[in-house]
Amino acid sequence: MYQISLGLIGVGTMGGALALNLAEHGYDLSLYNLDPRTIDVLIARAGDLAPRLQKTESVTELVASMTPPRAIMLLVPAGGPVDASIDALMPHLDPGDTIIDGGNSDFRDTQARTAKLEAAGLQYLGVGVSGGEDGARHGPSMMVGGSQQVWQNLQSVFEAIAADFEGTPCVAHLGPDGAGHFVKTVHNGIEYADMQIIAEIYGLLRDGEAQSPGQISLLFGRWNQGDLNSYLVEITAGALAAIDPETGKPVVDVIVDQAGQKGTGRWTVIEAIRMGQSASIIEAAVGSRVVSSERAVRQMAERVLREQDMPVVGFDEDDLEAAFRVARVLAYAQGFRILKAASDEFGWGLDFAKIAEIWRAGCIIRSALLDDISDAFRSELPQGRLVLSDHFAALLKGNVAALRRVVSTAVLAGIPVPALSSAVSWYDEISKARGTTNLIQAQRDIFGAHGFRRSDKDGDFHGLWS
Ligand SMILES: NC(=O)C1=CN([C@@H]2O[C@H](COP(=O)(O)OP(=O)(O)OC[C@H]3O[C@@H](n4cnc5c(N)ncnc54)[C@H](OP(=O)(O)O)[C@@H]3O)[C@@H](O)[C@H]2O)C=CC1
Ligand SMILES: O=C(CO)[C@H](O)[C@H](O)COP(=O)(O)O
Repeated sequence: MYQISLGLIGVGTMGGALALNLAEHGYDLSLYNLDPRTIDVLIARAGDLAPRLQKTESVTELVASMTPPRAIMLLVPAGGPVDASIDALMPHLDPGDTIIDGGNSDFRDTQARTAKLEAAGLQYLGVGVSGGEDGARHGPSMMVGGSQQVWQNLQSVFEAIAADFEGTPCVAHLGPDGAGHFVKTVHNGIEYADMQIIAEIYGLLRDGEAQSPGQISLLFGRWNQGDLNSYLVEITAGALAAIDPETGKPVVDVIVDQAGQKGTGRWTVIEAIRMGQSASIIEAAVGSRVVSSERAVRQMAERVLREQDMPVVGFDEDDLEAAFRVARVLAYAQGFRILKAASDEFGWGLDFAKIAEIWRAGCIIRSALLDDISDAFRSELPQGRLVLSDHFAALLKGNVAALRRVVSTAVLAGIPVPALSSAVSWYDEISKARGTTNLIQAQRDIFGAHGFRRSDKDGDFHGLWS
């Protein structure tokens, strides 16, 4: 039997929770953190699990406290801290030892690091971990990239600590080197889009109908009982219901409207565009966070640019629910197209049904929708497109009119709906047999002699432009 000794560097939000999860499943592990006091705090609150956690004061001591073969997991910020941790570890490791990066790393970094470690006789896994602190503690969804052999060595550990969906662990080996981190990146892109769609619906009710957070919370709570059931809808209902103890106001009313972002949403869009894929709904979500950060500009522009008498509007709740349903499906569809493009480009052979299945528990985008997505991928997809499956085609066709009503009312009232409007535009574009790029081809031929194809005969042609 393959006996592996476990270690962990970075005992922060995710690392601390994963350490307790591993300990709870019977694993002893050595811990190292830049600030050693963090480990003391973790061990102090670990209760019965404390004897399984060994504090070390340096990377050298961490490695010495373990017996080969070792597997050391990094839960440190993406970028420089991952490289610094690898560089500190490498001189002390033995051939066959494994470093696992469980952070949100750029998949290209993971590819380069895998090559570097393998050249040194070491092994590397890039693992996307989703579920936040609670998921890490009680069962995250994990997307593993790396060699089949390394995965097999560690599979039982991952399966022990993963979320469980009806008896199946929410972890899978998805492909080599950067495949796991790429899938996690797109997972986060979908997360951005879903969060943005939810925030826009909140905005429509707040600014269009002057509804209170408490009222809007009840609506999301009701939706969470139906087909829109998801972790993000659930926490939205909770967030909107929460009261700030200092002021007695709803917490959301005291939170500044500027969203942070660490990079995964932006990377999703960059990679999508690089591969010639549309990520317009995800891009709208990333762009919205960027605009949100320019608070002073928005405050001035409201005075300078806004028309004075915008109409008061109302939204039908069923329309909002249907609009959400359509936009969410389209955002997932864009995400899975990006995964398909990357799988083709890098030869990963991604299993899309499996990806949907390991997202059904533990992760931030877990939702009832993922069952339908998995079913669609397990059957024959017309043109390989999720939106053309019988189930999703019927869903989209049956609900899109509501999305049109919501978006057009919002536009007339001046309430921003970048993700919802991107969704309806993308829907219209992908479902229109005759587009307008014939004119773009004419323009390109006029200014650059780029040529065009004709609809009535084969070949490349130029126009006789005067
Ligand atoms: N929070 C979340 O919901 C999720 C986060 N992630 C990803 O997991 C990773 C960790 O995130 P999270 O736990 O939230 O972050 P935290 O900020 O809570 O913890 C970061 C940890 O990394 C350590 N650290 C920081 N810089 C360095 C460095 N240069 N070298 C070594 N260690 C360093 C910190 O040490 P010290 O305590 O001394 O500062 C701390 O232990 C990130 O890549 C993040 O994107 C993934 C999924 C969900
Ligand atoms: O990976 C995650 C959830 O799945 C992390 O929470 C991540 O930090 C979210 O991204 P951002 O900070 O950019 O909103």
